Amino acid sequence: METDSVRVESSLWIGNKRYRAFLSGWYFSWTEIDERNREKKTISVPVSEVIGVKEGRVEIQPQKKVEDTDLDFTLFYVKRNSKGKGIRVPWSLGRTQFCCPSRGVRDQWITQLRTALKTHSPSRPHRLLVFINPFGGKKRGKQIFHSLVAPLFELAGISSHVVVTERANQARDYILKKDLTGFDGVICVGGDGMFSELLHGVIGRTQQEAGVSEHDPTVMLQPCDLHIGIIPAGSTDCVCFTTMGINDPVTSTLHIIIGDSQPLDVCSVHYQSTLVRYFVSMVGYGFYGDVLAESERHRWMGPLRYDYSGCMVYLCNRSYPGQVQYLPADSHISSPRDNTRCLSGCRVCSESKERLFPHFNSSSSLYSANVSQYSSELEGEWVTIEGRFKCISLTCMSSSCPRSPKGLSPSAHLADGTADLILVREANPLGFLTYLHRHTNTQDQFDLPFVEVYRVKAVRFSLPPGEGEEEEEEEEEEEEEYEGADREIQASTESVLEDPEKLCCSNIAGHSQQHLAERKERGNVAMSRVKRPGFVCGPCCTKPRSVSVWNCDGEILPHTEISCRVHGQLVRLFARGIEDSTKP
Ligand SMILES: CCCCCCCCCCCCC/C=C/[C@@H](O)[C@H](COP(=O)(O)O)NC(=O)CCCCCCCCCCCCCCC
Ligand SMILES: Nc1ncnc2c1ncn2[C@@H]1O[C@H](COP(=O)(O)OP(=O)(O)O)[C@@H](O)[C@H]1O
Ligand SMILES: [Ca+2]
Repeated sequence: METDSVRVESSLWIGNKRYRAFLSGWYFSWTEIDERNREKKTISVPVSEVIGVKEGRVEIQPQKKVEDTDLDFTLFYVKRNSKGKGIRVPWSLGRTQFCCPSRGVRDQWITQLRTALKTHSPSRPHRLLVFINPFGGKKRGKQIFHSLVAPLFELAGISSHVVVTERANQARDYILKKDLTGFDGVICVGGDGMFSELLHGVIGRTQQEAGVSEHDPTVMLQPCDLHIGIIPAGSTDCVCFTTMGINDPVTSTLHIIIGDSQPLDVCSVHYQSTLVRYFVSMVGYGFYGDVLAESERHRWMGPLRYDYSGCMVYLCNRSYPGQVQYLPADSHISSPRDNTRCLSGCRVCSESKERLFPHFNSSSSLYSANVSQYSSELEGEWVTIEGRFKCISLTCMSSSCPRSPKGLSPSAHLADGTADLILVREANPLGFLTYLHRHTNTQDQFDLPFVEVYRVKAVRFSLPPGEGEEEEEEEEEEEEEYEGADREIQASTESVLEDPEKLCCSNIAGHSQQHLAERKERGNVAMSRVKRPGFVCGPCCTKPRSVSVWNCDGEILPHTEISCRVHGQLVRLFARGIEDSTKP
């Protein structure tokens, strides 16, 4: 065996074939040598994609040594499968057993490979905090973790602390309150709702520690160091699909193990001076809000509830009046109709870092938030648009999912500090169906006369005069003054809180039981809205309705007149964006 500081080389055997193996720089490769000493095919594995090196002949599952000779070692690495559905192929675990000429050579190979791993892959996680939602999607979260994920973590030497959730928001509260020393990342096994819990936990905790007020709509939030990983086990799994290009638990696990890092834009939603929520994929009013509200009543259908509710809401053919204001992003950098796709190593995203963090000090790796406490990203001229809309959506990323492989806005970027605002004006049912259908094929969904799209940094929404929320709140106060006057409303509210299924006469029809309970606790279920004239039953109803609800990454927001702002590259995922496997 020859070794110097950059190169290790020796003969090795795989089965009865002889190979020349090299470890040089960032790669480990082996080339078959035939009987006449001619070189044949070479296989090359980047050290950054090595999952582990074990002594002996080791099987993957169950992980055990099948034979322990003094001459063997087994290499585990990322293998790209030859076939995938889209441009992204799934990853699986590759395994090759090598036989060395002597025990000394074997030990040297193991040591050199492990040293190379430490030097060339310094950002790998060692200890992870894992949250499993046992009820997400098809309720297979626990099984997915224990059969597919845990064995790979063990192989890679990653230890994990697992929390199987017993209630909604448990994962978020855990991250906000518990001691997280020693954890290199947090992982969710679930859907977009579960990801959202981790997102709120991680952002909230980082701001608490930095002394930044999340309620201030103009403040520059502190970027989060703790990485988030997603093992898809939900219904839509849009965040996973958009950041990976595929929903596959093994692919996600391998990206976590090798410590991939993908920055991600996050949008904050404020109502006046209160933070309502954060989102990464979508906040949608009108169609998407109504679909979610309707779908909550059919949770028992599982992931199919969205298709069923989609059809029901489509048949209602509603549109809603409102005023949308937005702050345009710099149109010289990119546009939602420039036909580009944000892929792994995206130039637009990497060039955005300097603009987003002008005070980033790379030597101390600190973002000096106090240098610019208020974001300069909020400078510029606001644009106002009024009208009736079938739907209004804002998305920080393309928001693709298996249902719509190119997503809500196919050219949106994961980490450029902007979001795309899509306005679909009142249209005939066939026109709207064409718009929806174009999400599923290659036709341009923005090339329709009633659809507009803008790349933005911030958005505000308000209802037409007379429909405003402030007025609604005034009504509410008046009602309180006449306490007891309307016992009927009181009784109906209480019965609804007891049984949210009865809530079909309100614009909070979709609130989950948990959400309602929380709001009951805070005492802020808007009574005036529970039996407000103009709100009608379910989607089957034909009476007009003038106010919809906001669907915020799968949660119904308790407010209508919201303002949203993009925080560029606020969090980091264990991902690398969509790897284009059609290119070498
Ligand atoms: C005619 C075919 C129409 C296909 C339209 C596809 C539009 C897809 C846009 C997808 C945006 C996804 C944004 C992500 C949202 C998720 O965060 C969130 C939560 O997910 P979780 O339960 O996994 O936690 N999911 C959602 O809010 C679901 C929204 C889904 C909307 C799907 C609508 C399907 C519509 C079917 C309409 C059919 C009309 C047919 C008329 C005869
Ligand atoms: N143990 C639990 N019981 C009830 N709800 C939970 C539990 N754990 C998580 N949740 C909540 O369930 C919601 C949906 O979960 P998610 O994993 O996103 O699945 P899905 O994609 O099917 O909606 C999330 O908003 C999350 O807060
Ligand atoms: Ca973006």
